[in-house]
Amino acid sequence: MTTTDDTPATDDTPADPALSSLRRARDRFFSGRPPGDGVPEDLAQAWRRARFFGVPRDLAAPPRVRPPVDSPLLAAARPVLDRTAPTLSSAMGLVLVDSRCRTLWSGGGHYAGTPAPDGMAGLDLSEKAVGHNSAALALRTGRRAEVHGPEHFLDLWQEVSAVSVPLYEPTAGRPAGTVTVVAPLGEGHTTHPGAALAEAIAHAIETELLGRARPPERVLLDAYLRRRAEGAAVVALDGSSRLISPEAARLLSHETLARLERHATALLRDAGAGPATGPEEHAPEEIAVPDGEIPVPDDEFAVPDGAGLTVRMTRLVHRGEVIGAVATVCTAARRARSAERRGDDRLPGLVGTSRPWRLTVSRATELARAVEPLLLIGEPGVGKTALARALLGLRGTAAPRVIDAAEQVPGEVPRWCQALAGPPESEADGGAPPLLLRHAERLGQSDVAALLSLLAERPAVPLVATHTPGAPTGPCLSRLLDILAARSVTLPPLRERVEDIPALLAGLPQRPSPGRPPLTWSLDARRALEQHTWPGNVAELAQVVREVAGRRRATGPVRREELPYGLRVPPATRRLSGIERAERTAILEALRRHGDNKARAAESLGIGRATLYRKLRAYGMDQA
Ligand SMILES: Nc1ncnc2c1ncn2[C@@H]1O[C@H](COP(=O)(O)OP(=O)(O)OP(=O)(O)O)[C@@H](O)[C@H]1O
Repeated sequence: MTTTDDTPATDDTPADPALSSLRRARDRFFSGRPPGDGVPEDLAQAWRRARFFGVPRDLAAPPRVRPPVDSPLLAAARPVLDRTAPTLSSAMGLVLVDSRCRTLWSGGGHYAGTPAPDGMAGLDLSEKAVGHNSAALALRTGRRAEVHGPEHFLDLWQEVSAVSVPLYEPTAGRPAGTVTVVAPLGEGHTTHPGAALAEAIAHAIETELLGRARPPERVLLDAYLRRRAEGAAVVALDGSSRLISPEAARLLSHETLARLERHATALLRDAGAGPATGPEEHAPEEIAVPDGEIPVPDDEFAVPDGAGLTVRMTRLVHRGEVIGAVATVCTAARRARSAERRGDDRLPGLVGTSRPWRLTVSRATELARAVEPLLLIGEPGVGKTALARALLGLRGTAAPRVIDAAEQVPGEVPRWCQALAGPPESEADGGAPPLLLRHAERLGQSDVAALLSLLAERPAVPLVATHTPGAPTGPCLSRLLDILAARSVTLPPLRERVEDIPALLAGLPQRPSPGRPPLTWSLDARRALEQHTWPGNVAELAQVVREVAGRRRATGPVRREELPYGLRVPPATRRLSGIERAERTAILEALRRHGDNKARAAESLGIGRATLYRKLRAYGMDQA
């Protein structure tokens, strides 16, 4: 009879009068009459529930549902079930269901009358779908349950007996599913012949689940130990406690540790802001975050505790939740060593894996090995300064002196040249930091002269200069650029490496409004960004990211319509003349400058609003 493990089992067999009378009671129930006094009330109620749910007694097979993907229960149970199933007699079957009574696995003999065992995954064994059965009963009561032949609601299972044992999640203590042993309806048993087996299997599965379940603290500790085993100076933080390796404690100041703590707290808080909601909540390009260590956008930053010292943060994700962060301290020497070992062409703080970008970085890294001048050439905002800083960081020398020739501060360049003048072994040499000279095209005559005479005297000076071609150059500057040209690298414009845009979107600082999660981008918006020609290159992209993040109130991935006007208009559909191209660009620029306000854009262009609308239509920009 239907039993749970605190109900004493009776001595019923199929031949038992009690079983025969149960069959008669069931027939009476299905003919619309009361089942009679001999039927336990909870069984009669279960039959009534099934009828209320509309379960057809002659169901040929349980209905199919979508089985869960990547079920942790199945992952833990499979080795146990695979080991046990071959030892069963051919008449016995094993079934595993999850907490919603969906079959995850079946094996051994099969559940009489149901599809073959390999077709059992994804069947609905809930009461609502198939009526009274042992798996549903064990899940409902939380105890071992048996259901025999005529107690089942379905005709399909009149000749089988099943015993189900609930499985509990070891940490949360919630029912995770059941394991069921099915056997032909036998004779003369007091408990199901598979009860001991079901208990043993359940115990083995729960042991396996326990072995796999790691509390978040354990996950944090494991990540910390793993990094230490790799020889890294590491700090693992979960927002309330931190694990600091002795090397990290030696390298980092209290202020930096406090900064890391704040960074980790912010990561946990941003993650706690919850998943995106709204119409694009399940946008197809959104991918669930897998468990493990996930790089944080903008994940590597310099710390002031030593020259070339940086910290790289990764988020620690466990069961889909961010539970902490791991900060790895990198000295310049260690970074250079490991980059060399891996043949790596990435530099800290710089994003990009496209071929043009990697070629640029690897050539620049190669040239930067020697302490000699280096010239980085490229359009505005391509990342010349960022690359220069990263290269100088690799050398692990003192922080560079940064001079921007565009700012025209008189005397600075000659002063630095003077500090370096003289033979390399001079006293002064030890004290002069390397020079990062931005915008060489804007150097004044006297600065160029000072540099030329320094280079004539000492060709190997620690100078990294950036140059944006375009402006006319006088003979002196041309000479300087010619000398530096032998050791120069040209950075590719962003439009020639659009495949780096997704990584840049994730890596560029966003500064979202307080409490807002970091931005994600819809496919449509990304396409629009990839179609743009980016005259301002990465700096322009960074500006767009900041603008969108700053004014955004919606949730979910950023949509194309949220991009600034100039970016959401599709490229021109017809060939434009030179004048038309210039006019179109001017209009887009004006709209951009005035936050898409057409009245103000028209005013700044010196045209009326109606004219602006007409031109927008003419250039096919009115639909954006
Ligand atoms: N590969 C990159 N990865 C991450 N950020 C980048 C990258 N390239 C550039 N950036 C960012 O883009 C912005 C502009 O870069 P940077 O100032 O280095 O450009 P630039 O070529 O020196 O510009 P300009 O010639 O106008 O001075 C900076 O905020 C920089 O951090």
